[in-house]
Amino acid sequence: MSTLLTVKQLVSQRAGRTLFADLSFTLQHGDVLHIEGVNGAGKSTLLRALVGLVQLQGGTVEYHHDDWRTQLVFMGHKAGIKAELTALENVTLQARLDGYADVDPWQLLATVGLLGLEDLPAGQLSAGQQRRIALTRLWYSAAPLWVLDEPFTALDSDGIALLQQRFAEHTAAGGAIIMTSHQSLTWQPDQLQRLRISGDDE
Ligand SMILES: Nc1ncnc2c1ncn2[C@@H]1O[C@H](COP(=O)(O)OP(=O)(O)OP(=O)(O)O)[C@@H](O)[C@H]1O
Repeated sequence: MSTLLTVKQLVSQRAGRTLFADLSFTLQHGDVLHIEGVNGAGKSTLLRALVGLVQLQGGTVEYHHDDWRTQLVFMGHKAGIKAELTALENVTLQARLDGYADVDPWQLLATVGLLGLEDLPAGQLSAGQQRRIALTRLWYSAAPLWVLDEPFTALDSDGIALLQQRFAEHTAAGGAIIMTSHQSLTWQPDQLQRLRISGDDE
């Protein structure tokens, strides 16, 4: 499998505290990189730096693709959906904004178990149901790299199993995942890397 991403000697300092230093890894197609660490360790900071949303104090992030922004899906720890739009409208809009106007939103809602709730404003759905709306991206995107901040947040055990099943399909097809999660995976990826951020004061 070929290399997607090479990260060398990243350094992050916030308010005089070193979150991480000399942080390096290489990501191949098919890899799952599970980033661990206590609250405030710097996991979200690292993910946001990898996708170009945060500038770090040192190091390099090299994507082995000229048009790398089109090659990834980034999902932050918030669901990021529009509360006033219905579930159906959210899924439709999200797919269009991502450049997948032809996907069937009904099929996506069925996949994530939201049929019957399609006409409710998303703001009236539970946190886990809102998360399921956001996660539909992972069923239509063709991007090989998924960068996911706490993707299991608010999901019940069925939702976690469904998502891990999707992860398995993605990596089996050569996709890669960088994710944070406070919970252990119940699925054992073939190519699992673990990275623990411990900071300078642990
Ligand atoms: N925009 C910012 N400006 C200054 N400090 C920040 C900013 N964002 C985060 N920090 C600080 O950086 C540290 C790391 O935050 P980060 O969100 O990366 O942690 P995390 O490991 O993802 O934590 P959690 O497990 O709670 O989600 C925290 O101490 C936080 O206060």
